[in-house]
Amino acid sequence: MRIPIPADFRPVFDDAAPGPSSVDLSASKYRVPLPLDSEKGVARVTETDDYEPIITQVPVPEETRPYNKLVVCVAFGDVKQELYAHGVAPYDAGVQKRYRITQVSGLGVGLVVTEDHAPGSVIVRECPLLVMPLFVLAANRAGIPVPSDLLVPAVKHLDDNEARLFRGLYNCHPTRGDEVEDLWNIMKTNAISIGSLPGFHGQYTAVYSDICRINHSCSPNAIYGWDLQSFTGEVRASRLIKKGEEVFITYIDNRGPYDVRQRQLQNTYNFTCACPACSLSEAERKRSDVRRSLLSRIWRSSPDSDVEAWMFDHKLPEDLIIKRFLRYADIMEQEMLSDAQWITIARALVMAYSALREVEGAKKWAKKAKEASLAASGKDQGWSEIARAPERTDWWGLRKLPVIPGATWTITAI
Ligand SMILES: C[S@@+](CC[C@H](N)C(=O)[O-])C[C@H]1O[C@@H](n2cnc3c(N)ncnc32)[C@H](O)[C@@H]1O
Repeated sequence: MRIPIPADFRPVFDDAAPGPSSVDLSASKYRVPLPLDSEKGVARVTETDDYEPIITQVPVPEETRPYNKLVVCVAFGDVKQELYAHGVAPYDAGVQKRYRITQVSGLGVGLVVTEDHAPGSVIVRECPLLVMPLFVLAANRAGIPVPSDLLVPAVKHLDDNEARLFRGLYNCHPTRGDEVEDLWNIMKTNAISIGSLPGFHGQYTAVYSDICRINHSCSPNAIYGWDLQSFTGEVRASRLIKKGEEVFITYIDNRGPYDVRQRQLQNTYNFTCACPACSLSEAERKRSDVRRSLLSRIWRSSPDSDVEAWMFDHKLPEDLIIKRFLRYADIMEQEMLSDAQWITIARALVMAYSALREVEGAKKWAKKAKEASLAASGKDQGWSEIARAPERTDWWGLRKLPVIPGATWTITAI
């Protein structure tokens, strides 16, 4: 459901006269080189171009309290217009906080749930304080000069409470008494990806007051996600989190080996991770590295095509796919990984069991895919239907068909 923009909302477009709630930087066009490309994994923009950063605001309808605040963006290209045209508006959550932000031993401040959270349930849903293109942040990280007054007016644009929350966030870098540097360091310590925004092809990041208090684990119990339409970030439990337990998300690609994970966390966030996966004995850690590297293989390959090839190739063993993906499922359990990767594994198993007309196996793994989808996005992506009646999918019995040379087939949602 789209939440209407309040009648008194006036979007600040480029051609609008700057009012008290806008900062017009158009007089000083910044030539911001885009030196970072996707190969380095920091930004999706590859060309060098002129961009005009604009400090702007996203509309927030009155009725969406407690989100009745304006989000300040550093917007490029047509982001402002596109967001307005999309009608993005913070979710009318009526969210009851079932967590508290508190000191946790050894990790500074953290987020702890005050009630049990079942897998898939929302722990935090929150509008960002500030949104900024990733490449600007990445450029600053790489020591490439960024217009120094880019972040300062954006922070000045926050209301007093938001500015206090922003300035109070953790800073993992040394402070040298330089206010501008401190603001950038807070940004760098806390910014989380929100993918791309319409109107600009690069990636964006956001800083939140509560979500940014969540600490990292290489075996997290929650998943962070972003919803453009409601312009909110959300964190959902990916497994049961009991009252009093701390919530953890992952800051990095946690399929990497111990050394790589530690290096990334140290370089970007300045800490040594001592999560359960990083606290194993050396021998166990080596096994864990190998297990995680096996999992990485799935994402480098295309599991769907592997399963399809197996369905039609009767020379391959009957249990090939099931054995392989049950092994991956086993590794996920051993590594205490409860993230979205489960969807890929469960999906391959549903396909394989269905192709073999094994209804119980197909149902079991469709249920798992549903749980993983709910945990990742809050949507079941059709898996409930499949769990009820796997025989209605196009995968059903495919392995039992005679081979038709050159035949192609498609999977249709039911
Ligand atoms: C985004 S903040 C998270 C909230 C932070 N603990 C606070 O006090 O506000 C990131 C910082 O938290 C700390 N942190 C997060 N996860 C950690 C972990 N697993 N072990 C140690 N420190 C961690 C590090 O200092 C890191 O730079």
